[in-house]
Amino acid sequence: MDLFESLKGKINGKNIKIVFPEGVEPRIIGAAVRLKADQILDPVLLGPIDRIKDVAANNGFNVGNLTLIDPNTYPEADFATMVAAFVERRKGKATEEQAQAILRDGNYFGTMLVYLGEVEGMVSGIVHSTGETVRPALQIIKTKPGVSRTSGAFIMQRGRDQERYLFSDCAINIDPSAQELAEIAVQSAKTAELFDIDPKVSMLSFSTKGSAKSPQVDKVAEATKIAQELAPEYVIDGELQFDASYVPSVGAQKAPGSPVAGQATVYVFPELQSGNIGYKIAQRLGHFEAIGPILQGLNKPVSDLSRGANEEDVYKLAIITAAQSLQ
Ligand SMILES: CC(C)(COP(=O)(O)OP(=O)(O)OC[C@H]1O[C@@H](n2cnc3c(N)ncnc32)[C@H](O)[C@@H]1OP(=O)(O)O)[C@@H](O)C(=O)NCCC(=O)NCCS
Ligand SMILES: CC(=O)OP(=O)(O)O
Repeated sequence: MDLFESLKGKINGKNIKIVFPEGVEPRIIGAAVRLKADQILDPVLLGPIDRIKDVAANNGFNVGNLTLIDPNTYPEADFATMVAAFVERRKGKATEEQAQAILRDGNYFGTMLVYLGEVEGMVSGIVHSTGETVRPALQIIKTKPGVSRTSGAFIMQRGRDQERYLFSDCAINIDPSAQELAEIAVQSAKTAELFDIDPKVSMLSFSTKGSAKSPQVDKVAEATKIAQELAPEYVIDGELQFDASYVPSVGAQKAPGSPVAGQATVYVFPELQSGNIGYKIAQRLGHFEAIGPILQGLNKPVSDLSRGANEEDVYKLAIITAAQSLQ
């Protein structure tokens, strides 16, 4: 079954609320209206309410049945509760006065709605940078026990037969250590399972099984060992080049006997330059649909759109985020 049909089946009827801090952006409004009309979830749009309504009307959308919240006119008592919870969570890193100002920002406000359980997840980043979008989640939602770093994965899918892979980290960790890379690999295998991908994890490099020598290659080889120890239940191998991971004949030649070579479904990039460039090449030249980044390992789901996203990308990432909230 199509991934999104299967995910819709899981989230339908559960009244899952997803907050969109960029409520005045037409691509967000269009997706939110569709998500509500299709009875998939309950979108909450943030922003000046008159502006949201004006933008919606100018783009032919009716937001009459959506929840609209302006952080600047949020009821005083509710805002005071939010400020107190933020100060408590930041434990000495923000004063009450700082919190009063910070929480008028849509990404902080939306993240606090998630933290306080008012909504199940957040989707933002269509006009904000990744830092602006995810920093509140890193500070407030934080990672699950046993996970030290969150990372950003993309579901990459293409064609009628839904060729589907997971790519990571394409969004967050600029130069992860071997230990961090190993954790990213394990988190990626878990994310893959959630989205019906049987994880065969390739730890990518410009070298296959020692064909090149360098500290960068050593890092990936070490990360592979750590990941295999951390999660022996998953099939993880490396270091492997992309062709050895993807093309069966090349995999058999370069890495004979590897349980991943030539059949990888989860591609773990060694650092963010290659991860972010790699997913965009597959998307723009390879015509893969890139759904994400899906933040892995957070206590509650927050997703960061690419600024190049269209309405359909927003619609799909909201469904993914809602599905993550059921984990
Ligand atoms: C994600 C990013 C913004 C975080 O940077 P930052 O906010 O400067 O990070 P800091 O080191 O100041 O840490 C801020 C907080 O987040 C936490 N944090 C930082 N990175 C984290 C990670 N990967 N996972 C979990 N927590 C993290 C820190 O522990 C800190 O928490 P604290 O304030 O409670 O102590 C930064 O790593 C980055 O810019 N990454 C690249 C993003 C990007 O441009 N991607 C390409 C487009 S998608
Ligand atoms: C994921 C990503 O690359 O985001 P952006 O295109 O907004 O930088």
